[in-house]
Amino acid sequence: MSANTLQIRNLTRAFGGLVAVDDVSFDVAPRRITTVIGPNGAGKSTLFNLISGALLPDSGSVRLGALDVTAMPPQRRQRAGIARSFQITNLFFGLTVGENLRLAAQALESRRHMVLPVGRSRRALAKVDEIIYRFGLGEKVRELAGNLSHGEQRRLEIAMCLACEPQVLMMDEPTQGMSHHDTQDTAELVRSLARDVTVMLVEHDIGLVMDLSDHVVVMHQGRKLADGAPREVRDNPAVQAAYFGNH
Ligand SMILES: Nc1ncnc2c1ncn2[C@@H]1O[C@H](COP(=O)(O)OP(=O)(O)OP(=O)(O)O)[C@@H](O)[C@H]1O
Repeated sequence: MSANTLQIRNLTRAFGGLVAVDDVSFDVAPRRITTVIGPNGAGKSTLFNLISGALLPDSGSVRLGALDVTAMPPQRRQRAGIARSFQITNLFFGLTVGENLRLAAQALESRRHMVLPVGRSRRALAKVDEIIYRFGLGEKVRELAGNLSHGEQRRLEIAMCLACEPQVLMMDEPTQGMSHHDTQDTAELVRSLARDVTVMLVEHDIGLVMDLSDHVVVMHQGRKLADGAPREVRDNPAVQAAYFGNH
C-alpha cells in the first residue's frame, strides 16, 4: 500500500435509530479516481461528510498515510491534505476570479502570514498564477465570479480547492447541472487532476462514472455493497440487483 493511501476503516455513523453509514471500509489509492455510487439515501453524502470531517463517526477511522485524521475538524483536515469542493458555495460572487483564487491560496501561508495582505504573500501569488494557467482562466482573471457561467463557476470552485495543494480532492457531483459540453470539459479536467492528486467523487451519472473512475465503491442502505474496477462492479450480480436494475 502506498504511503499516501486514504484508508477508510469500519466507519459507522447513525442518526437516531438509522445507521446511515454502517461499518464501511475501503482504500482510496493515490492519484486515482475513486467514485462512490448508490441509490438515494444509500449513505454517500454521510460517508463523504465523515471523510471530509463535516461529521464525526460513531466508530471507525480515516487515515491519510500514517496520519489519523478521524477526529480532526474540516479546517485541520484540509491542512492535512483532504479538501472538499462544495459546488459553488465557497465562491465570493462580488470578487474577481483572481481575488477568489488568491484568498483560497492564502491558506498555504503559515498562520502568522495569513494576516498579510494577499498581494504580499509570494507563495500564494505563485500558486494562483499556476492555477490560472492550468485552468485556462487567463481571460477571466478580472471578471467577477458572479458573472461567470455555471460551468465556469464550478471550475473556479475546483480551482480554489486545488490552491491549497491538497493530496485528496473530494467532489460532489462535479458536473451536476452542466451542459453536455461543460460536462465533457469538466470530465477532462478531473482526469487531468488525477495526475497529481487523489480524486474522490460522488456521482449519479453512471456513464460518466464508468468512463472516469479507476475504482468504484457501491453503497446500499448504509453498507458497502461492492468495490472494485468499474466493469467488475457493473457486472457484480448484487450490484445489478440493488442498483443498476432499478436505476
Ligand atoms: N443529518 C441527518 N439527520 C438525520 N438523518 C440523516 C441525516 N443525514 C442523512 N440522514 C439519513 O441518512 C440516510 C443516508 O443519507 P445520505 O444523504 O448519506 O444518502 P445519499 O446516498 O447521499 O443520498 P442522495 O443520493 O439522495 O443524496 C438517509 O436515510 C438520510 O435520510
